[in-house]
Amino acid sequence: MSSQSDKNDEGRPSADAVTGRWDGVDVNFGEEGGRLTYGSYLRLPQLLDQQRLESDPPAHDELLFITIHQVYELWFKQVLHEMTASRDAMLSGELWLAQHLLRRVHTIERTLTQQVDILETMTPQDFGEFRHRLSPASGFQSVQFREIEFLSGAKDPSFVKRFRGLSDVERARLEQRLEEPTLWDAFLVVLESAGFGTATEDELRIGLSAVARDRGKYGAIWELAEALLQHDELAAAWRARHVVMVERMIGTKPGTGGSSGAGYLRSRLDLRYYPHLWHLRTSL
Ligand code: HEM
Ligand SMILES: N[C@@H](CC(=O)c1ccccc1NC=O)C(=O)O
Repeated sequence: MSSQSDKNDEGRPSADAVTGRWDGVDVNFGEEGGRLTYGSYLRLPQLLDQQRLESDPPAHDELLFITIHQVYELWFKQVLHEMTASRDAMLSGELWLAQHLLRRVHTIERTLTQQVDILETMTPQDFGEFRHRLSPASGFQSVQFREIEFLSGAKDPSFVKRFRGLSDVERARLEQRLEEPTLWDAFLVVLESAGFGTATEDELRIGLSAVARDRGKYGAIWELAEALLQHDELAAAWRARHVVMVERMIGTKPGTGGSSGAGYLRSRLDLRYYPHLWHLRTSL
């Protein structure tokens, strides 16, 4: 329906180009519809021009490696969007919205873990064709991954210090995340609003047990606690899946980011965002 000559200066079809017949049906999306196209809305020319290989001659599997990581970062952006809104919903007492957004986060997190299957169709030999070109870059330098950890509740300023090659904007984003309330901080505000103390470990344990015992009364808070625990469990599942993939790909070789590799990643497996919610299980 549209040819090169239908396009205006910005490469979008002119209004006439979207007026026509499709499968026997007249289609005319009108003037406004004519200005926006699928490709221009989604910025596909820009998006699909961002996969630049380091290997030369090109290693066949490097496109897969780049694509997987870019998809991760797009989902990380969405996860941060949802987690920030969930945190803010907790702070303003909108408990239904807070758990609703966290459930979306869970679904994305499951997808992120499943994506490892795709990367594991790459053999260690084929990874070896371009791996040496990647050093010293590493997933360790993913700013959004670290933002998710900080926003979840695992703030560790030493990561900001150890980061190499951070831009000013990226450093500012991480520092902002270190300052702002986490999901856990917001959950404590929810408990306080329901009349529970959170200043000491004992007060917190009493509050969490009361919520767990009386789900009829505290159903919304219980559901929120479960949604946080689910987020924690799914993050742990990703770490576990990642380290096994790493062992499959590079065995016990050191990482391109300068760490011991799988050994370092195994040391992160016990990380939990919400230890209080896990400890509670023992007394239920
Ligand atoms: C062939 C596949 C992969 C291998 C061999 C691999 C290997 C490694 C290694 C060895 C580290 C430790 C840091 C270092 O010294 O480099 C690491 C960290 C990391 N990787 Fe990967 N990785 C792979 C795929 C991925 C993918 C698809 C992602 C998704 C974004 C990812 C995200 C991360 C993150 C976030 C860290 C930091 C973890 C932390 O500090 O707890 N990696 N990776
Ligand atoms: N750290 C990996 C290389 C790697 O996987 C990687 C390299 C550059 C950008 C992202 C990566 N993904 C996860 O660490 C390695 O040591 O093989």
